[in-house]
Amino acid sequence: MSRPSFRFPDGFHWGAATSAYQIEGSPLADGAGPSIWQRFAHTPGMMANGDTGDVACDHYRRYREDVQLMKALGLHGYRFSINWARVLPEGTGRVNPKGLDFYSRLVDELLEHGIAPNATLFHWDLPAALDDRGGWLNRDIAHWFAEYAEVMFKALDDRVPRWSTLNEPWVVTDGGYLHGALAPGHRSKYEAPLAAHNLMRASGAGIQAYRAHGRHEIGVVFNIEPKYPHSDRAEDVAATRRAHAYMNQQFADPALLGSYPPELKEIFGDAWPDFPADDFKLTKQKVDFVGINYYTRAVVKHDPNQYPLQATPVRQPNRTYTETGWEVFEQGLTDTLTWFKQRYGDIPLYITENGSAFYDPPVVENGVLDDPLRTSYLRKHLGALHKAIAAGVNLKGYYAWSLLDNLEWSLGFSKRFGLYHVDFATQQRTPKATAKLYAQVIASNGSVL
Ligand SMILES: N#[N+]C[C@@H]1[C@@H](O)[C@H](O)[C@@H](O)[C@@H]2O[C@H]12
Repeated sequence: MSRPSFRFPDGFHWGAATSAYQIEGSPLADGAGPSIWQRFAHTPGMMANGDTGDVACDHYRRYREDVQLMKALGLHGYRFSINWARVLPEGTGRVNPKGLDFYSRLVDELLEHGIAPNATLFHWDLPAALDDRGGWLNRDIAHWFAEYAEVMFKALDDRVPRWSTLNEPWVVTDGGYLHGALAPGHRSKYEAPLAAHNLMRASGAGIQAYRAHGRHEIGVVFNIEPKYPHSDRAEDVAATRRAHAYMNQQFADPALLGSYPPELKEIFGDAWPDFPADDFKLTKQKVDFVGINYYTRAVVKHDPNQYPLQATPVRQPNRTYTETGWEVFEQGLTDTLTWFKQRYGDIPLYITENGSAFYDPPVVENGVLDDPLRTSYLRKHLGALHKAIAAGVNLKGYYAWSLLDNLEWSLGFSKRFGLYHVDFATQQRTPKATAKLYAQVIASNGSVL
């Protein structure tokens, strides 16, 4: 029987992704202001092993070397984020020319090697100076963000064809404002909805700024984790519905539909405000694409003790789990894409992150580090993409997470997602077997799978 052809549509865009605080290092160099992650990482007890982004992958200084790694993969595009506080040390007002210059040099290096820059304006590292003024809890942040976005568009839109306003706003509010595991480390069911709403107001204001100054594409990036009921019991089905609304609709709905799902009032109760109707004229803006970050699924059961969802994930027997505790479930990627099209329409989509953290025994042969579990994850998920495209999903591209092993936020350096292994003591980069496979996938547009 002939092997199925996994050839992707002509022009399919293949990339890799990173984020500023996770790879750059030099967080305060050349006039940069501190971000909330600079502060959080230097707060005792917040980071595994006391790891920080002070050096990370030293990308701020090694970016030319890293662009060579991208070229070796044959990447069509590179998704990176901009450290807002490098460019605007106080978050608003004064522009730091050396900070802006770093990103201009990075973009030029990418273009020189035929790699399309894909810039994310906010990937969690809010300027500390803005956090001091209330950060995402202050409604003025929509204007602060639009001011920053306009600075970046005027500086780089002549060379950056694709922009995203936000990366994974759900993680910012769930981790940073509800549970406190991420910067800025708050724990309040009253703050989380306010931060969530202001994130989407800011995203809308950034898109409006782009329509005034930009000439290419802008979108927003959501993490989507499909939820499946643990049983057909009504309480488990209801818990799954709540979990789905909380993670997968809370941000896409105000951005694309101009409303919130009713489950959020059910979840947060008196902590869910009645937001002004006019706000949704700002949150809902035409986007040129949506980025979806997919890693895993969740099987959900009712749990009256779990706050505030009254829902909890159930570990599945006889399944492979990654080092971050995520089940390998490629069907969830297909289901996510078909659901997204069904709910929000035929918006062009990119998988802006997909990847896995596994422990790789340090076995290097012919200069390549073997990582069979990560390679298997990639093969399975690219196959799932192919199923979604065959089902009519308007999928334009895929960015592997991540180009490099990097700082996995408060989990530190121990969770390694990179196509390239990084020895953080020496900064040596070593391709993994998955990098070699990915390069073949790109060269053959998927046919090699
Ligand atoms: N954990 N994990 C891996 C990855 C994280 O490193 C990215 O910064 C986020 O955008 C998203 O959570 C996914």
